[in-house]
Amino acid sequence: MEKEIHKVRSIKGILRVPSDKSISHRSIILTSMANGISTVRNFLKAGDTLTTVNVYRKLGIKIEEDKGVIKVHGKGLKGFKEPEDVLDMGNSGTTTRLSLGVLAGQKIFAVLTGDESLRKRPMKRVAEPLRQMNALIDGRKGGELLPLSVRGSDLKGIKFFNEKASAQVKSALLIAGLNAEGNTTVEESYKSRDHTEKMLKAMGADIQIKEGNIYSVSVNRTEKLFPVDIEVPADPSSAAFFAAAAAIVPDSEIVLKDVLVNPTRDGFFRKLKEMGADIEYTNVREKTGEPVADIIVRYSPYLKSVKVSKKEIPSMVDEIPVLAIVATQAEGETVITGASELRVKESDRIKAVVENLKKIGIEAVELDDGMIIKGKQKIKGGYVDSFKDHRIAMAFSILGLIAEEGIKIKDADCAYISYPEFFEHLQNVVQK
Ligand SMILES: O=C(O)C1=C[C@@H](OP(=O)(O)O)[C@@H](O)[C@H](O)C1
Ligand SMILES: C=C(OP(=O)(O)O)C(=O)O
Repeated sequence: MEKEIHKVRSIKGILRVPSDKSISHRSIILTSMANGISTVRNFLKAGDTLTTVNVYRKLGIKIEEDKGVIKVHGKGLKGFKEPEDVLDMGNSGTTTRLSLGVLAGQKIFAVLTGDESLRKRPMKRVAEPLRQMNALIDGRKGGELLPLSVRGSDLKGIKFFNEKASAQVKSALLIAGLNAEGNTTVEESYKSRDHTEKMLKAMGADIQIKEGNIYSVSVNRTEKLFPVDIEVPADPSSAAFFAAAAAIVPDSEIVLKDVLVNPTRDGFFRKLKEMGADIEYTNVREKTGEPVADIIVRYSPYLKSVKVSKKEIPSMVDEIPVLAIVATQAEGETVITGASELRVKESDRIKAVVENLKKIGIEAVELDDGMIIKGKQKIKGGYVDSFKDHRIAMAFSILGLIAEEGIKIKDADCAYISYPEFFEHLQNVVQK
């Protein structure tokens, strides 16, 4: 489906964007390993997280909904049923990689596949360290690409340095570590999102965390996990699109309610502030162990360019496309480096952003590990491709709001992967 977004007068309103995707995935995957029933309030119902629900049902976990509350009937650390068919991971890297960690220590056999995009994404980053733990994983290109098979085995703990600062790799190893002999430790120079370790700790897992120059998280073999009650806050990665819109569309003001502001996730908002945006956290509070805030963003006529470097990427990894959109309106050149991970997301996001910008006449340069965006550009508009990547579709929709002739986006319906109500919400806050 194509979508055309036109120039608007302003953005105004109060919005609660959908719930956090990362926490929603974990609220099914981790609780399915508990002994007993966990509850999840405000679970994200979107393409990727519904994939997780389907997969865990096929693994024998009862997941039901009662008056808007999800109940997950956990069957213990090794309680999964052998699936009768291939497990379809759809478009979701998180479901795939975390599940490899789950399946490696079970007594069952499973085959995992996914859609055209997911079948191109690298899996050895998880398969390789899991093999060091004695996991039996095989697949295309020696275990790099889906379809992958996993035959559960007796695991042993390892120490692993998480070079790519990937939360999916860290999470897979910690989950496998629950069922592994001895200790499993993951270290990282740049701390990636920490929802897995936080949630596992709340469930009674034997987790130790050391903050410092090197962040380190360890888990010992765990006998059992307790069920938990989780309330999922709004997703900062989804809120980022509306924050960006309010910052670049004249005369705008938006209140984004209930947003997760965990420091491993809110790098985009900090960057926006550094660019000179009028942005404020109010009503900061805690919700099931995670910090949340209402974020107010107002139009900012004097945005300036910024540098984004490798150490800053993990806390804003999914927000780089929309940051590039904001950068087109800032004074000077924004330089983003250390972001080569963007090349292996749902699309090659470096290429997708730069190609689309150039296509509509905006100056941008593709770097091996990032991009340079020239600021203060007049946006005429035109036709761009989402490359069937939800973040690209939504980022270019935001640019459409200031485009003289509007922006038409190919395959924009992929927004449903993380934000099914995106275009409806956009409609509700624009002033024409
Ligand atoms: O753990 C998670 O929930 C995620 C981790 C990140 O991926 P990497 O682990 O590949 O950096 C992120 O891009 C993805 O959207 C969700
Ligand atoms: C990269 C993303 O997700 P995943 O890796 O789970 O497909 C994303 O949502 O931007």
